[in-house]
Amino acid sequence: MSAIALVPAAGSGSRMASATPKQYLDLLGQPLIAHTLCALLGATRLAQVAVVISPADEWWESYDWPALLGASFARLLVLRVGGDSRAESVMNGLAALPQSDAWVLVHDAARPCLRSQQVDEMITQLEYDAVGGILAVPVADTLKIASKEQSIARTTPRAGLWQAQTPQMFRQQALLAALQAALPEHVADITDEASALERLGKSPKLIMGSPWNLKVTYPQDLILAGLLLKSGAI
Ligand SMILES: Nc1ccn([C@@H]2O[C@H](COP(=O)(O)OP(=O)(O)OP(=O)(O)O)[C@@H](O)[C@H]2O)c(=O)n1
Ligand SMILES: C[C@](O)(CO)[C@H](O)COP(=O)(O)O
Repeated sequence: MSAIALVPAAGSGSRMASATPKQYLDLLGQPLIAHTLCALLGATRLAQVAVVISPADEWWESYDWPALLGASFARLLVLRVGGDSRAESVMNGLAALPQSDAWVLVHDAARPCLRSQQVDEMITQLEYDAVGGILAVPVADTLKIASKEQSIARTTPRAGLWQAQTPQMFRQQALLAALQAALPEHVADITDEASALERLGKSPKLIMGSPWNLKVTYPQDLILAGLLLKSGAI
């Protein structure tokens, strides 16, 4: 069974409000993305990790990646094919890889607190599945629907609601075809890989993730990621 990771890392990090894209911001003395890549390269069941950066990326080449990643650097592939949206970056990355029916685990560069062991466990849980699946966590808070005035219109039941995380694991050709069918027309709706498969009537599995696998989106998330990684709890 062959599995590879694909890491979309071509975003600008607009919500982080930093001149440097968030994947290159300092996290415990290393660029944030180095933590993400180390976690993936530490997964024994992943044969290769492919990272998708923007064709205009000015940062990647400024780092000594063999020094940051050690011997596992040999399993890293860099694809300068990022697009205008996350979905487009993933689609371009899939198209740039040698075509096969391998499992592909798409993981956000912006989720640096992933555990390698969770990646291996996910592959074991899904490798014989007909569709694939994603890491996710059940919603823990009470959910409110807001009115235009930002007051509460109503409370919506949270039973059965999960927050999607990454990795999201699908067969390379099935995911590529699903993204090609959805883009560019439905780009706003395709905020993760599963949503492209769902449009075709598929029902990906929900695999229990961890609240520690947070996405660095706002400045406070970077602080939290640093505290989590430093704590040794991950
Ligand atoms: N055109 C894009 C947009 C996003 N991403 C990647 O998708 C992941 C998740 O996206 P998000 O957190 O939304 O990142 P940004 O788009 O960079 O952030 P923002 O939406 O705040 O601008 C990130 O690793 C990001 O680099 C990408 O590869 N190509
Ligand atoms: C794919 C994702 O990480 C699932 O939670 C997330 O949707 C990506 O971030 P974005 O802000 O929606 O681009």
